[in-house]
Amino acid sequence: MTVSRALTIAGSDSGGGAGIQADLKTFTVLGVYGMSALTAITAQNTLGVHSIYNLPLQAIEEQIDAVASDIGVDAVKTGMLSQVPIIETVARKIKEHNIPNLVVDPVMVAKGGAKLLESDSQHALITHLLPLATVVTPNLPEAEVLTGLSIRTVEDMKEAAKKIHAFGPRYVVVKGGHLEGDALDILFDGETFEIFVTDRYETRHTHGTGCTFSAAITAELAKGRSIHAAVETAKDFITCAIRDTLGLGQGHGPTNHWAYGKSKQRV
Ligand SMILES: Nc1ncnc2c1ncn2[C@@H]1O[C@H](COP(=O)(O)OP(=O)(O)OP(=O)(O)O)[C@@H](O)[C@H]1O
Ligand SMILES: Cc1ncc(CO)c(N)n1
Repeated sequence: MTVSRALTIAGSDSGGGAGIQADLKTFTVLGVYGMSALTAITAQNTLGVHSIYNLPLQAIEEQIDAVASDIGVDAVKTGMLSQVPIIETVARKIKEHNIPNLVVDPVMVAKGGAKLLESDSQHALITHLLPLATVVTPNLPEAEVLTGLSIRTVEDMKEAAKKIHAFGPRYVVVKGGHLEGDALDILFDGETFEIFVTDRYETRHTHGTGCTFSAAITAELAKGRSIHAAVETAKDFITCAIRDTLGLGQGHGPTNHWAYGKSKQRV
C-alpha cells in the first residue's frame, strides 16, 4: 500500500480547531498521512488567542529537514508564519527539499482579532513564498492586505485574484466566507475564473475554517488530484464541517472535522 504524505508548516492551536491540529485532523479524514513542522505555539481557545510563542528558526528548519529527508512529502501547506525570518527559512527549506504542491494559507488574523502575522511580514510573504506556491488561499481581509483593494463584491474578488496571481502563484483561491449571502469562493488560474458556491450556514462555530479548507486542498493535491478536484473536495469538506457543528466552547467554536467522512459513509 502506498499512502500519500502531507506536511503542515504552521502554528499550534491549543484549542484544536485551527492551526496544525485542524490540518492533521483534515489530512487523516481524507486518508493522507499527516506530518507537522511547528512554527509557533499559541495558547488559544474559542474565545481568543492568549499568547504566542514563536519557535527558534533552528527548530523549524530541523523539523522540515527531519521529515523531508526520511519520510518524504507529496504536498505541503503553510499556515501561521508570523515573522520575516520564519517566512524566509520556510521558503528556503521548501526550495532546498524540492517539495512539490505548496499551498499557502496567508494567515494574518485569528477569528477573535488577534494578529498572527506581524505587519512587516506581509511583504516577505509576497516576495518569498507566493512565487513558490501552487495555490494561495486568502480570505477577504487577507486579499485586501495583499492587494490594497477594498473587496465588497464578486467582481472585486476577481480583481483581487488577478493582482495576487501576478505575485507568482500558479492558482489563487479567494474565499468569500466574510462576504454576505452564499458562501462563494473563486479559483483563478491566470486566465479563467471558476466559482464554488454553497449555502451559508448561520453559526458562530467557524474557528479554523480557513486552515481546514487549505489543508483539504493540500491532502487532495498530495493524492495527485487536479486543482479543480482538490478545491471541489475542500469546499465539500468545509461545508460539512461547518454545517454539522460540534457546539464546543463559549466563543467561535471549532468545525466538525469528522462530518465529511461520516457523510461519505452514509452515501
Ligand atoms: N457560514 C458559512 N457557511 C458556509 N460556508 C462558509 C461559512 N463561512 C465560511 N465558509 C466557507 O469556509 C471556507 C473558509 O472561508 P473563510 O473565509 O471563513 O476562511 P478564513 O477567514 O480564512 O477562516 P479562519 O481565519 O477562521 O481560519 C470557504 O470555503 C468559505 O466559503
Ligand atoms: C495557530 C493558528 N493558526 C491559524 C489560525 C487562523 O484561524 C489560528 N487561529 N491559529
